[in-house]
Amino acid sequence: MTSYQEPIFDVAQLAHVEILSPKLEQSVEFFTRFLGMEVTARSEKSVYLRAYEDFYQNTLIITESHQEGVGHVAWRATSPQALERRVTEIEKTGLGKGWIDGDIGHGKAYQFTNPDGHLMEILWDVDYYHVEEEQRSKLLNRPSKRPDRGVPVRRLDHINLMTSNPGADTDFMLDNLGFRLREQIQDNGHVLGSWISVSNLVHEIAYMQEPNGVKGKLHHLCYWYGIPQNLYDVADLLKDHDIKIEVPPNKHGVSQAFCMYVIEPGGNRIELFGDAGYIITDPAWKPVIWEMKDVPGNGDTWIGTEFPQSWWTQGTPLTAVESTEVVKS
Ligand SMILES: O=C/C=C/C=C(\O)C(=O)O
Ligand SMILES: [Fe+2]
Repeated sequence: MTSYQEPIFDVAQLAHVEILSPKLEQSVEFFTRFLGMEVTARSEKSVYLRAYEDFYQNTLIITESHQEGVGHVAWRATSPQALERRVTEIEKTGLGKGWIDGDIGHGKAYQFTNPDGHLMEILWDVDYYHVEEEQRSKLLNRPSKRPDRGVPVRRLDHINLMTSNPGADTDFMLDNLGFRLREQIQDNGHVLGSWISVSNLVHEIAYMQEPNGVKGKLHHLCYWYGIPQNLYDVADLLKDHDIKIEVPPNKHGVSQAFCMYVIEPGGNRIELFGDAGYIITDPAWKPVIWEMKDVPGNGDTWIGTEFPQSWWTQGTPLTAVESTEVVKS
């Protein structure tokens, strides 16, 4: 069986995500006041944050920008050697941009783009969060006390990018970074959505079709609670404080996650997970393929309200939506 294509275990996890906001301080307040996240650093145009069970110095960077959207997505390799192996493969694609010295919270990183142009980086050296004594938790596997504000999210979960060509981006991540395809939505052979992971989760990243072929957009960023009730608590809180709830608490078909979607003050869609869905341990997992005609009412929402058209057509930065039949038959 020497011909068996072995998995590549060189990428460990989603390390952090940078989002862009034209309302920096209002976006920061959303994540700190309502989602209980902590600001761990500030630079001239960016604010660095973590959730209380994120072990790294930060998992979210919010950067002031004239328009909303995604800044960059950062992956942590499984070792310094794995980092070098992945950089070698990425450089062969011609999409490599080169090394940077690092940023607040991490050391040198190799920057690249996926085919649609989303900026990414891969790294090994990270700074762990340093907890001050008064914030140390008696729960030894928890890096800091549960915050006493809002309904605090526990950790970063995944990112979903909107792209002109989900199939090309999916193949890039599978071929060069060792992601495995877990679920996919197709429309007569055209890839409309992919959920891919390097772990037992269904996805650390997902790609979805941008209906008008606009490149480089964000669909959503997701933080995890792991407790379904928390979604009803945070939905109640956000509704009372006039944060737009696009999709109320709901069980996804794809991934089987218990989710909800809100729009943070900067305009970006944020997903909150009450449960991350099913876990994959089969090394030879066969991707679940959905035909788009079977998705509405089953793949998007298994239990809960129908997904609004905006969920299928709008990413950030917001651009005009002329046609939508591409996405939803
Ligand atoms: O049909 C679409 C299902 C989407 C699922 C997710 O975005 C998710 O699992 O986070
Ligand atoms: Fe998601």
